[in-house]
Amino acid sequence: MAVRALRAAVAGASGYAGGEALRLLLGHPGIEIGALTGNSNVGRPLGGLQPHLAPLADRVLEPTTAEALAGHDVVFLALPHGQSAAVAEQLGDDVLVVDMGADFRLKDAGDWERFYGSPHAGTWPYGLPELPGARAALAGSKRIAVPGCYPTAVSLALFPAYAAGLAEPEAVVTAASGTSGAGKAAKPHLLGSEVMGSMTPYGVGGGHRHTPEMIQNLSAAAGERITVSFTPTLAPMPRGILATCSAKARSGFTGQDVRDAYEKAFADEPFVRLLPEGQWPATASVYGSNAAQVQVAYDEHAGRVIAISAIDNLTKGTAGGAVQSMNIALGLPEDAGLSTIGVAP
Ligand SMILES: NC(=O)C1=CN([C@@H]2O[C@H](COP(=O)(O)OP(=O)(O)OC[C@H]3O[C@@H](n4cnc5c(N)ncnc54)[C@H](OP(=O)(O)O)[C@@H]3O)[C@@H](O)[C@H]2O)C=CC1
Ligand SMILES: CC(=O)N[C@@H](CCC(=O)OP(=O)(O)O)C(=O)O
Repeated sequence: MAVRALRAAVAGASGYAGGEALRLLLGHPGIEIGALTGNSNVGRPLGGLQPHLAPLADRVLEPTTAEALAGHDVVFLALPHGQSAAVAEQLGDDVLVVDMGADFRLKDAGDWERFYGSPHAGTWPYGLPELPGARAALAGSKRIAVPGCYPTAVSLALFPAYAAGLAEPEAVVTAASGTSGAGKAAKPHLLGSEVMGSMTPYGVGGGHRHTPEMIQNLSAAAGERITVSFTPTLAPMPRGILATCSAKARSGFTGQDVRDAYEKAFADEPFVRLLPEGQWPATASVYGSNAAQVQVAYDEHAGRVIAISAIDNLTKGTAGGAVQSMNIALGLPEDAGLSTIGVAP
């Protein structure tokens, strides 16, 4: 008996995250693409906005309304922060809503209000399946909050150390991101002439809105409050995040204990590869794939655990994580429509 494909709509189809979701969904064996919605580009064909999505070139963007999004099994929201809640509340409880924005990621309303400056909409099951307990929360869920791209990279790098009790509760993170992380809307600091051939930090001093999300994830893994000093950096590349994370090692552990904890954490993970000792994560190796590369080292001199991860911010960091979590929620094979194969050189 033929199995009916599930119908998925994408709101924010003209943006980077929506475009990446569509790229992956076009290759998904169980999904058929339904409505595509936008805002300023309503009425325009997708071919002029996402020219790499050839099979959808003639599809025209509709307004982001409950009517356009009705009648789908799955709705992906790839909208600016603060826009998802109003749309989601008009969708039935029987529809799987996968929010790639930030609206439902944080548990603490105070954190949300401090970092996003608006009332907290609520908390949905969190779409980072590799975290302890996450798959159980996602299975059968009708609402998914897809993590931010930096929290994905940082949580994958550090949660094994915290879950195993190897590290002191103060982490230091620097992470470089490709420019697509900032979205498609033109921004003066993201013009080619500003970005090419240069790297610069931003959100320095604890101000980046992804900081509370990292703290939430690492504290849950550790069972105690973890502080994170996070410094993001803009890198002259379109995609990719390289996160370099460290924390003071707790006494009594050896380098082998650290290695063992990471091998155990990722032994059965389809999308996270702990690299062999001596190899280092590279953004180019995960370009366009849902893979995360992780490496860990024990700096004996400084007494610190150093954990490094590389992801593609648009794939594992957004749309790939969204599809992976959707698969779990729907009981589909977790890797349906997803690849761990990068593009090189
Ligand atoms: N880029 C990334 O690496 C990541 C992005 N995300 C999240 O995904 C979401 C989308 O980001 P991204 O794709 O980068 O952003 P873009 O700026 O590239 O795209 C924004 C999309 O939202 C639509 N839109 C804008 N305003 C409204 C509105 N008021 N109502 C309905 N639709 C609207 C735009 O439509 P139109 O073009 O027609 O105006 C466009 O399709 C954000 O919440 C972001 O945080 C999450 C993780 C990583
Ligand atoms: C390079 C760059 O600007 N990156 C974005 C993060 C994008 C992302 O993952 O975040 P949200 O889903 O939370 O928007 C930033 O630092 O704001």
